[in-house]
Amino acid sequence: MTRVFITGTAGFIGFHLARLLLDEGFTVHGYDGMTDYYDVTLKQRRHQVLHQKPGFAATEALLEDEATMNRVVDDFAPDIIIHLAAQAGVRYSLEEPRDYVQANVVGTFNVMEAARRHKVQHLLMASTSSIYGANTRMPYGETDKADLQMTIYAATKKAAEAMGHSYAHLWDIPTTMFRFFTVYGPWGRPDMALFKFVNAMLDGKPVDIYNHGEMYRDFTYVDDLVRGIRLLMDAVPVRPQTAEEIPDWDSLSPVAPYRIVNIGNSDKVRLLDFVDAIEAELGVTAKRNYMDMQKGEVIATWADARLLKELTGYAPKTDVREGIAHFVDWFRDYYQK
Ligand SMILES: Cc1cn([C@H]2C[C@H](O)[C@@H](COP(=O)(O)OP(=O)(O)O[C@H]3O[C@H](C)C(=O)[C@H](O)[C@H]3O)O2)c(=O)[nH]c1=O
Repeated sequence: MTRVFITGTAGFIGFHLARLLLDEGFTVHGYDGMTDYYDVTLKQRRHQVLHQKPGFAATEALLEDEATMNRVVDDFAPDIIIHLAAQAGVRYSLEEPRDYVQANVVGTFNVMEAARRHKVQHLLMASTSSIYGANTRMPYGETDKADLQMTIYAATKKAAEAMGHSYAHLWDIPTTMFRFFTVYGPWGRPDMALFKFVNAMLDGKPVDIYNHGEMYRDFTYVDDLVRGIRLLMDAVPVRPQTAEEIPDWDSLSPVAPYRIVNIGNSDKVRLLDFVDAIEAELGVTAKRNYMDMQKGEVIATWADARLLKELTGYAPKTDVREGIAHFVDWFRDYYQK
């Protein structure tokens, strides 16, 4: 059975992806630094769930720990590497920018080196819709020029895309980069809006609403997202013979087996409507603390999801109300609220 090395398996998306692959019979080795950016107990609980499934083993180490990374990858000898671990989060990158450079640039480089040494069949790595930064043309397409990052978080992810392209070109490593759009769902991250809002509302505390709610996000349900990743594992990029053979909707590089793929719901939701939907689901009226626009935030994200559809036949589809309901079920059960 195919052997998949996944970084970030104690994280939100890595956990869901590993669970899906283990249920399909893949052998998975997880790798996670268990950093204390948010509640480490939540990360440990995710790993506990994965350890109950046959075919899972994990190493706890940082991406920056090159020796451990190489030893683990040497021992496991993966067919596929999926790199999801990162220092994530838009706002924290204003407080601790160095963490982003270390994890997302140095750490990603270590993963790429491991992929090169092992000649993996496919390297898949996470990027973010945040790299579209100050772009105004919507929906965001993978072939759009995207040079206007507004945070060091987005900038380190853009750097990872560029590094990935160079290694795909130099060493013929088939590489797919995902640009994720505001992923949410059960087992979600405590620093993100849905978790913070639900938690505060159930405790009767105020919720901070940036830019007075006039923001838009292409909220993407986590099950849809990992389904997209699963299908892209089989869509291995092939270096084209000529640039002319690349269709205009494809982001395939003319000089490398490399492409970038948006994974988003392709549905722009207004932040105020998102809060309304949470209130409706909880049966609680939020204490709304309307705030001005925050530094580094982008007003809107919206994915052009055509490329994912062309490559896999799949399009994320979960309505935000349905996804919120699943999150609230999990949250109430997990925290006994
Ligand atoms: C935490 C918080 C957020 N917001 C607003 C800001 C956004 O318009 C919206 C969603 O915020 P959230 O933090 O859930 O997601 P993004 O800021 O889009 O960033 C997320 O999606 C991208 C793709 C990643 O790459 C990031 O890693 C990930 O954190 O709610 C508030 O109004 N108040 C709050 O307290």
